[in-house]
Amino acid sequence: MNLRLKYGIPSNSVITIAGTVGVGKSTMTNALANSLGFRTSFEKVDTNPYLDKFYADFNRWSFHLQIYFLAERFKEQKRIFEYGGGFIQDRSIYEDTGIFAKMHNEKGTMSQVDYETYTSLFEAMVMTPYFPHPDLLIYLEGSLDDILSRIKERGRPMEQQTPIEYWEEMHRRYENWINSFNACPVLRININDYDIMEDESSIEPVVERISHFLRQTQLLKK
Ligand SMILES: Nc1ncnc2c1ncn2[C@@H]1O[C@H](COP(=O)(O)OP(=O)(O)O)[C@@H](O)[C@H]1O
Ligand SMILES: Nc1ncnc2c1ncn2[C@H]1C[C@H](O)[C@@H](COP(=O)(O)O)O1
Repeated sequence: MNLRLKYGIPSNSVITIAGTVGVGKSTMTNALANSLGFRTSFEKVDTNPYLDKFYADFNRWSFHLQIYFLAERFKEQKRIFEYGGGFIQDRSIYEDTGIFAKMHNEKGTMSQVDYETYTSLFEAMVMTPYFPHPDLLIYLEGSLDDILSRIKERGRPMEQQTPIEYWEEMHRRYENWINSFNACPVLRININDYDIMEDESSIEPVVERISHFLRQTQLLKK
């Protein structure tokens, strides 16, 4: 059944799924898109020409990788706009700067000059009145232990070889980042509150929460 009609979710909605690596964004993107009849916008990991190199040498490749992600996400944003919405997006553009670029700069694996070049480009492209922000950002949160088991279970070699401290640092930063994020409305969902791998129908309460939340934010806009 199309849950979009049942819960009155506007067909032009754009919902972005945020959260740390391995928390379950892609899985949630697929499940929501299927139940709402929406298109998906995914990060392409397998065809990313920098990702493996980046994990092998952060210093050398962090700037290249950020520029690549920014270009890819911006192109996706354009595609979503051209379709007139109706999308679930796997990871928001805001996490690139708010989490990744910032973390690499502060940890010394992205130089100050590269970071400033990147952030000025990001701000010129994204933080303008012309850039359409999503109607809703769903933030998936879970314990570090659960997330580390998911990264392990998924088994991407580059991530397995990365020290646990990297994922710990990212997990901590995500919590701080979401507490001050205000570019669009945020709905926080704990990964223990649904289990779409075992029980497909557990997506319905999530859709219900989205519907309720969107209605509230629309009312506030009026
Ligand atoms: N609700 C869930 N319950 C159990 N395992 C899950 C759930 N969602 C995702 N996973 C598993 O966790 C791993 C990471 O999920 P994924 O959706 O790829 O995360 P992300 O896109 O956030 O990196 C995958 O192996 C996936 O099968
Ligand atoms: N902006 C980014 N900088 C560095 N690494 C990034 C960025 N965006 C995504 N990544 C990495 C993290 C993961 O290894 C893959 C895919 O992310 P996932 O959270 O599993 O969808 O890309």
